[in-house]
Amino acid sequence: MTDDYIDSDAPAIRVRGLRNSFGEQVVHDNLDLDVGRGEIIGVVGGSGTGKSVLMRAILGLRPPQAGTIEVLGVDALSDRAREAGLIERNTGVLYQNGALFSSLSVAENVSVPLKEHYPELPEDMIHDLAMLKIRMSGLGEDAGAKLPSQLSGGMRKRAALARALALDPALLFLDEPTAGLDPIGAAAFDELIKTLQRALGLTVFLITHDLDTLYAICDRVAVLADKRVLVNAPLAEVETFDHPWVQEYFHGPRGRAAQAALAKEA
Ligand SMILES: Nc1ncnc2c1ncn2[C@@H]1O[C@H](COP(=O)(O)OP(=O)(O)OP(=O)(O)O)[C@@H](O)[C@H]1O
Repeated sequence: MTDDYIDSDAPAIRVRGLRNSFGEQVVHDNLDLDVGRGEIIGVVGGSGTGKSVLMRAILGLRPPQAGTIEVLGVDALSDRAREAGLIERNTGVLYQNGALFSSLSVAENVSVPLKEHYPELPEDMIHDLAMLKIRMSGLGEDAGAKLPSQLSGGMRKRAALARALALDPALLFLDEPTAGLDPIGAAAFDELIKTLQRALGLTVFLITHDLDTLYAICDRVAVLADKRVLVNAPLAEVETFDHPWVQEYFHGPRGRAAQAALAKEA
């Protein structure tokens, strides 16, 4: 943790009365969300329910029309938080498409946030830190010199994860991290997230459509529907929640398959 004024006992995320709209279209209305320290929360919901918009609001990338957002005990919408880059410095984000700079090597990509936030660090130290994050993300030393286009889809995700971890964030945001990966690659990525979360004490906000991911690594699940967080609870409780989308999602064919796979592992 790099900032004195961040409260290490405060919840990781606390959202109250959030309203987000685009013109006439209201995406969130009176939305509340609590995320405790050190948990992996899976955020699910139908397409267009506003999972990514919620993530961007929490990150301070788009001011909401109403509501309050606290991240690590800090008012994320305050001028002080924004001016000091507080949220940016204490969070890491893995965007849906990886969002790596295509003309930079993997090591250079991971170095970008380090150079931006710690310009006084010597070049060789930045490189060493970048290589450490690359190894932590399960890539070999040789990946550092490669361009994103020279990596497989799964390796690109790991490179993007390395960049998300560059600043030793307390909070990690992952937007559909296993989308586009084959089932074995997806399971390995889930395992990596869980291992890093345990080792580093991270709080993880994980947007996903992947039921296997929910069952494998999430402590809690928040369901977005009807413009708000319908339920935010451990998986077993969410599964029984009486709402058509929840029932279809967890008890439709894909939900049953994920539950069966989990039962087989146990
Ligand atoms: N910049 C924008 N301008 C206008 N509308 C937007 C903008 N960003 C998002 N929206 C709208 O807000 C709604 C929620 O979008 P969002 O991307 O958060 O959905 P999502 O739950 O993440 O969906 P998916 O699961 O398909 O990724 C959508 O109807 C989308 O069209």
